[in-house]
Amino acid sequence: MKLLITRPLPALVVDAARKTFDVTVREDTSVPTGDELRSSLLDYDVVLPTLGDLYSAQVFADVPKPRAKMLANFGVGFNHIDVEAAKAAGIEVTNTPGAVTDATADIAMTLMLMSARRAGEGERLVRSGAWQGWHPTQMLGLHLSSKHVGIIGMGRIGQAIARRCHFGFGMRVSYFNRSAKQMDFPAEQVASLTALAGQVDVLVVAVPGGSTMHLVNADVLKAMQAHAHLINIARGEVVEESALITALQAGEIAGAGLDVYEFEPKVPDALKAMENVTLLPHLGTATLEVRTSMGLMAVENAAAFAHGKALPNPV
Ligand SMILES: NC(=O)C1=CN([C@@H]2O[C@H](COP(=O)(O)OP(=O)(O)OC[C@H]3O[C@@H](n4cnc5c(N)ncnc54)[C@H](O)[C@@H]3O)[C@@H](O)[C@H]2O)C=CC1
Ligand SMILES: O=C(O)C(=O)CO
Repeated sequence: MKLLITRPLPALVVDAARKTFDVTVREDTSVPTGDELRSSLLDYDVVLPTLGDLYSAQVFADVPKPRAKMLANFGVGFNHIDVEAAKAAGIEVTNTPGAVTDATADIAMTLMLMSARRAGEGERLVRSGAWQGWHPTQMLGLHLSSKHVGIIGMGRIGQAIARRCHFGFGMRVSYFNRSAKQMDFPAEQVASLTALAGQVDVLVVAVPGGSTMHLVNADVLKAMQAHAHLINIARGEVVEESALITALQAGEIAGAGLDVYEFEPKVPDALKAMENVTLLPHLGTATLEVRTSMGLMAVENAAAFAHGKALPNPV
């Protein structure tokens, strides 16, 4: 069977794929064009795509008789694939849950600390040469210990963030989620997102993209306290970026820490201009170990398909 990997991946992953497949690696780090996506469905039995590879309903409609029977996605988020359209075209979709959880929760904590403790601003001050030395009222931030965190989307990553907040920082944890979650530490479900936003010192976005578009809108941001910070490690589209800019400019919230953007990789100049905004380039899973685990998981899904076995991680 022929397998297309749409971006360069760690060598170990490509070697593992070669045990089962005749592998082609697209040696380009950019997002594939529509033509490339259509060709991938025509020329390969299995495709190993990743976030940004926009397999829309239109792409499937453009290829009425696809050779491809499976998309083994590299990543847990699959909002770039129209799964219903894929299934209607006879194409299975899998993802890589779990492999990404701890690393992404770690980046949420990085952003929480950077935003609350003004770390980006401080680093820029030192690099600029303008730092005049320590004094008792210099660059005072928000002390995270014992504060109240609100988590939107209490799934694998949301729970890993909650765990870090509770056990690491002694924080009170509340969450907004479709269903109640049983944790081994106190975590209170709040039925209304604006009510949650109004209570907490830090609000963290950890829901999948897709149907959650603009879940965090002007109303949610207005409900937040002026000293509170918004952290988004999920998908950019979950937060209405223009409303976030307005809220930050109006001082309705104290800061934001972002790993993802509504029109990635475009980051609005207005966000870049604000000292109280921490901007990371979608680093959630960016370690060699984690990217290797994700790749091996995607290959395992693809190989199960090739061998006619049950798919380990169907979407
Ligand atoms: N920044 C990064 O590099 C990364 C970002 N992600 C993003 O994080 C997302 C979450 O990943 P996991 O925790 O593994 O997913 P998950 O499926 O375990 O958790 C998602 C949670 O959100 C809840 N949820 C979904 N829609 C909701 C809604 N409308 N309202 C309230 N709750 C809702 C679900 O019930 C579930 O508990 C991924 O879909 C992906 O988009 C994942 C990995 C890395
Ligand atoms: O897994 C995902 O969904 C990502 O965003 C990248 O790791």
